[in-house]
Amino acid sequence: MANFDDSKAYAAQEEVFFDDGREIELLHFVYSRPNIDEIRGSPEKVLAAIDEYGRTKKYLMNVGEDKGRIVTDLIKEVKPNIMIELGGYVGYSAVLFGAAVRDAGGKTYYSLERNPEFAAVILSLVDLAGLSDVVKVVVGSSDEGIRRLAQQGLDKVDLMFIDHYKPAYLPDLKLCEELGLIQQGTVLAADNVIKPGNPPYLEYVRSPVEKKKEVFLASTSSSGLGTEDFDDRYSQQYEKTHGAERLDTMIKGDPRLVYSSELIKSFEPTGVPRHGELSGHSRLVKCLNSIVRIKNLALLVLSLVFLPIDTLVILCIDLYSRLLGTRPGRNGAVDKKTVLVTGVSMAKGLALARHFRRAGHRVIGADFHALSQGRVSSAIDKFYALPWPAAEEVPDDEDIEDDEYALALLKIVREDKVDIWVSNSDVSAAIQDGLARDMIESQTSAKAIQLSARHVRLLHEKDSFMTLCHKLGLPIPDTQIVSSRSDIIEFFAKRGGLKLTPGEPTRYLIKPIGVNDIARFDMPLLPLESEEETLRRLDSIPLGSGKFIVQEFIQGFEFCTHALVIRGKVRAFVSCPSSELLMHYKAMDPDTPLSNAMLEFTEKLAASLGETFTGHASFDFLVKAGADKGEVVVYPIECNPRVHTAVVLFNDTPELVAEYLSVLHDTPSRGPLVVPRDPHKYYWLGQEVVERLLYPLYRDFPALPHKTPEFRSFVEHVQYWKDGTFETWDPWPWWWLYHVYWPVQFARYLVWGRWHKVNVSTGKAFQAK
Ligand SMILES: C[S@@+](CC[C@H](N)C(=O)[O-])C[C@H]1O[C@@H](n2cnc3c(N)ncnc32)[C@H](O)[C@@H]1O
Repeated sequence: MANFDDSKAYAAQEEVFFDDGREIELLHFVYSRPNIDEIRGSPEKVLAAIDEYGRTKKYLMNVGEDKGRIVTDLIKEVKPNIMIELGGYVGYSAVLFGAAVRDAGGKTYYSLERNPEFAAVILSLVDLAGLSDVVKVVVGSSDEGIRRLAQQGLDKVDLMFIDHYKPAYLPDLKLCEELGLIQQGTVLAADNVIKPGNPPYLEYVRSPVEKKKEVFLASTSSSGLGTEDFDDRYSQQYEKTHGAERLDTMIKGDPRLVYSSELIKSFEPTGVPRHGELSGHSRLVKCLNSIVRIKNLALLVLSLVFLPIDTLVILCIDLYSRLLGTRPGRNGAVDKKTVLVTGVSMAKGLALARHFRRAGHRVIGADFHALSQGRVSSAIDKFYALPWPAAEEVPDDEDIEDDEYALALLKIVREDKVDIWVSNSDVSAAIQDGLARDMIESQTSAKAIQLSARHVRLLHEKDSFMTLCHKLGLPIPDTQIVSSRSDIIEFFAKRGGLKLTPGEPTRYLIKPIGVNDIARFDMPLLPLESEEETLRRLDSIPLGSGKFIVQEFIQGFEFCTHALVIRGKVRAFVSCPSSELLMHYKAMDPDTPLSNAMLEFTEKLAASLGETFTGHASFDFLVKAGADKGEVVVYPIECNPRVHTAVVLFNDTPELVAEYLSVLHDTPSRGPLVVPRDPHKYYWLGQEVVERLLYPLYRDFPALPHKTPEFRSFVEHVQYWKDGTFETWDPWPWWWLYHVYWPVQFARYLVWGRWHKVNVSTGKAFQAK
């Protein structure tokens, strides 16, 4: 550490050293400099003017020149595209580091500052320095600011400078971890962490993964935070006037991340390193996210280990079914049709393709996953890889004629003389599928089992769906569309206020309208214990541009349904209890009042949409706890206007095919409603082996398999349930799923991105939050 240049020392720190008017005084000081025109547009001169105030007038708690150099060197080395600082104060670091980020070719420097007056000072000085294009000031507490940025699409922070309220260092770092903002290569520079600066933070970033995991599993709160742990004059003065900052102690972080730390000693701008607390930075380079890689590698190895035995078993089953002739013949149907089934990379698409094949029809499979398991299915006569639908830019109704995805479908329908298209929309292609239906039906004689784009939009958007239910007199949770903070406050004011009422409190979810998976994970439940807490949480919601709904949170059980609707009439229906990520399917008895209530709802809604309403519709319902004792009231909470994986429950129900084909006839089908005949319970073996057998074994090591809590259900599923992909007369898709499709996905994830959960049945991996 070089010696400190005394001529540059700031004035000494007083008893009260900020928020006493000096910040605004600084602005006047800077703007009244005789050389203000030369200062304009020059970050160096703005910094020199701030330094001059700090030396000749009053102390300022800036990072200062000495410590600032350490971070600017880091910026030159890391070349961050996105840098964030927590705690901006008057903008000294924002100007110094913002200019360095710009000079290193970076894009944005976010300065998060909770005090709106200080934030205004930052904005003014950043503007003076000519850095407004690069430096963005985010007003509000750091955790709210971080959430807002993530919700607005920020997905990675390259460099983070942490310099705000010491007790918040660790929860904010953990929040960034949970939101997936800390990725391989992210560098953290935290001010004043050297003992006794910030022991919890320092301990966390230095802890090995195993220790962090132990704490993660054991703790119900973030850490034993208490301001007594922090010998920090800023926090002490802040707390004297405002009380301790409220911190979200439930944040647990991501214990899989490994950091390598370097401590650097330096000087405060006063030049006086206080005894026992040398100023400094901790330079934390995140190492390889090795656990994530190990997870992918382990799954790849698992697939390889089972490859020989699985291949042998599947070969034998294939041979056996060929010898016994259990495979359905190709010419079984009297009136043979050509059926196009899309979405055959998902278990639901495969299940439908198999239905038509069993009934002797010609089945064409298509999917935008070129490695779809449908490729190798004996149920499918021909497979097409489709172009990926433009998820970002859903075409307008009139532009569909130029949409590559829709045109590819039309070409298949024409060339293969398709009679009926059974669409298995993926959520990302639902509207395109709707538009393609209109195009195909108007340009060919084929019929589509797919809702029109108008109906998809109507049911998919939560607000229009709720409005429709309300119009039809169907019970819905207390719901209102809002678009501003004052709308929400007004909503609560009419319902007992902004704080939780003791006794029987009703709480409300704030949900974004439309698909927004990121926001979906973070839907706040309001009101909270106090008005202040409610308002704080409210301020963290990015209400900016979009519309939201406030919806009564119904404490109860969730159920999901799947329905086939032909010309406004429900022709096939199943309901089942919902489970997380829906990996287990158990049909409900269709004769129960609960199942009937959900069917009645679906029938009423489908009928209201008329003759053009043909396709699949699935709804999520909530049933109030205890409702089984009296009249059953089901509350719809969401509609998914597409096939639900619960369609696998119809496996032993061949009459389903006739209902699909009835769309080709002018007269409606008059048979009874189709419900699953003798339905099995379904699970996916690969998911089960990993989640209920191997992972618990690893987690509870050295406990034996039968000692893990998940073991009993694993055995029960394997013994009595049925695999959702496996079929003896069509065994190769199962093999392909575990030995081609998923290994390729895991190999990709080894290089790009992270996931925290996979859904084997739909072929999807969910990104780490
Ligand atoms: C030490 S100063 C920052 C100095 C600044 N980084 C610089 O070097 O110029 C700490 C700042 O953090 C702000 N702050 C404190 N708690 C905060 C929080 N939870 N979120 C955002 N800012 C916070 C304070 O208002 C104060 O302006």
